[in-house]
Amino acid sequence: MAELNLMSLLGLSGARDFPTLTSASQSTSTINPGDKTKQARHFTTINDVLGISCTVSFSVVKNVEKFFSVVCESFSKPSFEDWPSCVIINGKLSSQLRVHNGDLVQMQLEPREHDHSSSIIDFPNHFAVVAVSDQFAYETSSLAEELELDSKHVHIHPLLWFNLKKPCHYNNHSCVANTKMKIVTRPSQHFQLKNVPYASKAAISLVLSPHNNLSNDKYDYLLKQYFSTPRLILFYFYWQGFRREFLHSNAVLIIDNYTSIIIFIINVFQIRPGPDLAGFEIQKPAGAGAGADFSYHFTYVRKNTHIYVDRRLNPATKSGRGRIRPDLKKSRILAGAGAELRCIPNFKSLTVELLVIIISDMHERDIQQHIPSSFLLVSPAGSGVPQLCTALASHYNMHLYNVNCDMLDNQSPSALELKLKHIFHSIPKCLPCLVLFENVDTLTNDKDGNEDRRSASTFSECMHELMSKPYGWPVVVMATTPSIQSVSLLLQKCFMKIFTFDPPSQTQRRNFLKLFIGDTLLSEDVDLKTLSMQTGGFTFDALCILVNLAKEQAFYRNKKMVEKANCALLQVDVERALNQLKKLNVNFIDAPKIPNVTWADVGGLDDVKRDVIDTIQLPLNHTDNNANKTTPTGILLFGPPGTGKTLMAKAIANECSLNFLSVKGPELLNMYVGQSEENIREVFRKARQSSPCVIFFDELDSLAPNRGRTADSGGVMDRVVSQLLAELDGTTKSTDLFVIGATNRPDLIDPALLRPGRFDKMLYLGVDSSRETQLKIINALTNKFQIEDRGCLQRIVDKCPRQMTGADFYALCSDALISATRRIISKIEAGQATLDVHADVVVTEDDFNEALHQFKPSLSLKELIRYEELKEQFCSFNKAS
Ligand SMILES: Nc1ncnc2c1ncn2[C@@H]1O[C@H](COP(=O)(O)OP(=O)(O)OP(=O)(O)O)[C@@H](O)[C@H]1O
Repeated sequence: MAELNLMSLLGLSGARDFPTLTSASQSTSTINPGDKTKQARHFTTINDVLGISCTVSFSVVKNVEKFFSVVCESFSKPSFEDWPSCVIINGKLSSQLRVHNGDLVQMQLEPREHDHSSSIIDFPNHFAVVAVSDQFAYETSSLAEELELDSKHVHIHPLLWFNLKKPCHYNNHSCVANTKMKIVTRPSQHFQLKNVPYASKAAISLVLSPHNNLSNDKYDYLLKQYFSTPRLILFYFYWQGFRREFLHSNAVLIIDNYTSIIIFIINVFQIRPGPDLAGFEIQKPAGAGAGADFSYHFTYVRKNTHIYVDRRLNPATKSGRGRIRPDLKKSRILAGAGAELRCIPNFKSLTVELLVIIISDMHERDIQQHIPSSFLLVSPAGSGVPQLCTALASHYNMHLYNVNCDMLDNQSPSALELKLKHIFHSIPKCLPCLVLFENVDTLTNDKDGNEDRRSASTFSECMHELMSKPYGWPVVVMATTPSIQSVSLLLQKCFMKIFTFDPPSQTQRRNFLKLFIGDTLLSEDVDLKTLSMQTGGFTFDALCILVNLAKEQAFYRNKKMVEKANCALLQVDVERALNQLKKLNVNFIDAPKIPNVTWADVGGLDDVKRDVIDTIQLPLNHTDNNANKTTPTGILLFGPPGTGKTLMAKAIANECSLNFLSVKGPELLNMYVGQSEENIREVFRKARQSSPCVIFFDELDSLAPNRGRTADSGGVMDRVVSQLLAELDGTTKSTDLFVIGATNRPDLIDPALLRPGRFDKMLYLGVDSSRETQLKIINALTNKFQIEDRGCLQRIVDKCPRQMTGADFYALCSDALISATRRIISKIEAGQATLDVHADVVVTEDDFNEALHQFKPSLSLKELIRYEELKEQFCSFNKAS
């Protein structure tokens, strides 16, 4: 034991008085100094004598410094420094509870009705010091408004809130809403702050952690700072923030400016009596659980307490249990783990379930037979892997050692090598440990992009060493990479198993949205199903940002509301947040969206529309009768160019509320070996990420020509077709992924693609020569135009050639619009009209006639006949299949 007398560091000045809070009604107590039993009884039997109990709403103080400086004004000096152990109540509640300043109360959060996790772990009990203040009685005061306070609530320090919560509630304040707290008072008048004795001697042990890596001097300095004022130390202190370790003891938390949280465990060996208390000695053996035999619940550690630094502790040993949750069976972990694991992203996905099983299995085994575990997680950025690891580490009471390989200094290979060695060297000091190497692929290449074998082999050696030693405590190493190709084989071999994270599906996105929205009220117009559909391609992080932005919008809208935690999210907030996010991140712009083309924009093609409704829309809308399982995977639209194949595919996506991912065949072809196949895989991956989604392959003939007939060297096209077939077969099982192909030449497409189960529905989009259909098309195209006389459209159509396609009509209409615009400009130039930017351009019959005069149809009659022949050939094929 390295004894270090901190007396010199802490200063040897005389004992400070107990901090006392004054109150007019505070009663004074007299205890016979010799009556040890009587005195002990006041502090021991916390549960045997029932005091007054009261359930209250509470709020967590946000601006801590300001708040307590204001509250301090109501108390006499010396000011009380233990605000983190304090509960601030108003005068009315204090008389109801019959408590005064400085009284001690027992506190516990009340489980909410819908909180299913509450049956698994009870909220911890905690003690707090009462401070009575009516400073915030005037809710309208600017101070109360600034501090977001009101007199209805009891106020607590964030640290106390932190200690009152369950492990799963660690991340934010959201659980405050609708949560109540029970305060139980003790009838004893001695259950007061002023009666708390102080310790004459305390041993301090630092809890080992990857983050506690300061020099001894720094620790001494922090302790000196911390104990420069008397500190109230609570026994039975449940410390839940520290990787879910329940330190059943008294612990001191010090938040350092530039490291994170440092925890010291204090073992008090002797408690010196207070002014009117008898001498009392308590031997507290090291180790957890011993606190249960303690007579006191509180003590002061202060300047003249003899403090020395004891050994460093492993938090797991402190729990007194070899394995963290020996009784937790695998099945329970997966079934009832909601308490903590509900925070895990993608929990429902197979990957995470596997991970959980593997890690829990590791804990089920005797630790001596511990199997080293190392996993490589292939996951796109923002998919929530750090949150997953945090939750797993929390669940299994392990330290989380997070290393972002991007941030490692790779100025020179030797510097990087040293850094890696240092990291691996420090892992055994903080067991049990879950080590997360984020972006491990950066170790594959140096800063100039050349292969860095030195770093990779150092990593591999260190991993080998780490995994081969029996430490007696579990070590789990996880590493992330956005793509497996970017990790060298040497690095890949370091890991036992490679997991690939699928992007969140629509249901998962919906679950994440629910998780992030938490207790915030949702107005009825917000439909999470639609929102999860609109957020195709969004990662875990993106969804979290989206919800936060929406909450921010709601906050600004309700700026004047007092209970901000309850301000409901409206559809308008969500929409604004969505737009804001899309502007912030261009990546989402690429993500498939629902197009805004409706059936009304498609003129004619009534047969095709009817077919589509029967084959896709009806089964999709009636999912309950399992009809969607019979929905065809793919539809092939074929016909002459410009007949509205793309338009029709977009309308299908819109009408069936599907995201639309458009791909032009040639775009996917690449000169590098294997890249074209990879591009196809990527398209399907992206579509699955945005499901429900429709992939539209335009010019399919160029992507999937007849195999064996193309003259490319190396059979690239054959491999592309095979890859496409494989992916199409994969989508057959998926009920929310559709494929639509478009081509002018179905005869050039590999027949394997037209087999049932692939593009099994072929729809011909041809040229309809009837005047009625042509009028429908021109009407659809001009429905946003300002036309002088809509009746003229019929006359125009009558003059049009019979073989005009939709695209021809589009060209005619835009020519007419250009002609109308030109006419107006010349009028302005001639001074006959004034420029009014807001005025619509009115198209006249003359404009159409002028456009028609110069018009030439894109299809010749000969070509049309050829397409009709193709129609005959393939529509009979359709029927046959
Ligand atoms: N039936 C229709 N109703 C309204 N507009 C149409 C129709 N058909 C085509 N159009 C117009 O023609 C334009 C081009 O059509 P689209 O791109 O859908 O044709 P396509 O058959 O996919 O052509 P390609 O085979 O050359 O790719 C559309 O943007 C639309 O404005």
